[in-house]
Amino acid sequence: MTRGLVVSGLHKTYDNGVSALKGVELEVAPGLYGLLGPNGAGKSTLMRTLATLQRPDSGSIVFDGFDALSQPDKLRQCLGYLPQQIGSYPGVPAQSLLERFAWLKGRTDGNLRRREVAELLEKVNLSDVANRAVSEYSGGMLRRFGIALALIGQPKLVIVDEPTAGLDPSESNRFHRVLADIADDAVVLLSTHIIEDVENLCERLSILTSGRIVASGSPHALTSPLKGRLWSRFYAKGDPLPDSPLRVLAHPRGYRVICEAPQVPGSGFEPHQPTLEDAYHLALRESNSEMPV
Ligand SMILES: Nc1ncnc2c1ncn2[C@@H]1O[C@H](COP(=O)(O)OP(=O)(O)OP(=O)(O)O)[C@@H](O)[C@H]1O
Repeated sequence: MTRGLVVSGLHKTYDNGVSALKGVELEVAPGLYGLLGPNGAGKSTLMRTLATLQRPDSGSIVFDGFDALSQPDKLRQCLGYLPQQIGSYPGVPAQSLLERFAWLKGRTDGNLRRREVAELLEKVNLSDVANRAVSEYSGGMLRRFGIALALIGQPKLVIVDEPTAGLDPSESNRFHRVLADIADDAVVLLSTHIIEDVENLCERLSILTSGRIVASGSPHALTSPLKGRLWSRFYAKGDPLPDSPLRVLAHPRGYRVICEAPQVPGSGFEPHQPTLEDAYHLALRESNSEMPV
């Protein structure tokens, strides 16, 4: 069993002056860990840095007790990485490509390698099209192929960036089951915009915005402080909306508005049961109001 991942004081400023990571702190035990954040928060920068594809300006990354920044090859040996974009390899069938990558990961025994590849293809539902060129795969098939690629060699650290983008609901369920399976004895870091996926799958999560972690904990720990503080009300199209609502949800005949307040904020409001999405929006709002101007 791995001892987990500890990230401290991670900073990264790109050549164009954008500070994508501003002192990220993260402690991740084995299991499924969610990373949520808006567009441009720094999630992919963090994922690429953890996957040793780029170096931070400062900070440390310790995985399973060893320093991953000074021993990137050691980390790569136990890493499975599913990036946002998967490259395509003209003309090469999925099975051959997976076998080549398995060989690169040290699977030199041909029988073991073929068995592992067959199991992975089965896991991601690509056995029937294993001999088709990856470059001819649909977007969803390519995504599933990427998942198989990331799982070669039974990685102990699995980093997945927007894993279910482009998957239909049943494939996305299948993928969630695969992730939950491997999370039994690996650290699985799941970066996504889909809050519901994190709420259903992850025991713990962090919220990243503007290069900083602004909240961490279990979905329950993040939502329970909001109990009794959230209120919702329906507004018809054209009705004036209240000041600074937490969220405004579209509705066929108008809007459902969710407000945060210690007491009922006005007539027509009813108590609203907090969800992780509410906690996410509140964490972003509070971090915005604390940002130096
Ligand atoms: N190679 C790069 N060169 C310069 N700036 C970059 C580079 N990559 C990312 N950035 C900038 O760094 C910030 C963080 O980007 P990043 O892609 O890490 O965010 P993200 O949370 O993954 O966003 P999204 O959810 O939209 O994918 C953004 O302002 C982005 O424009």
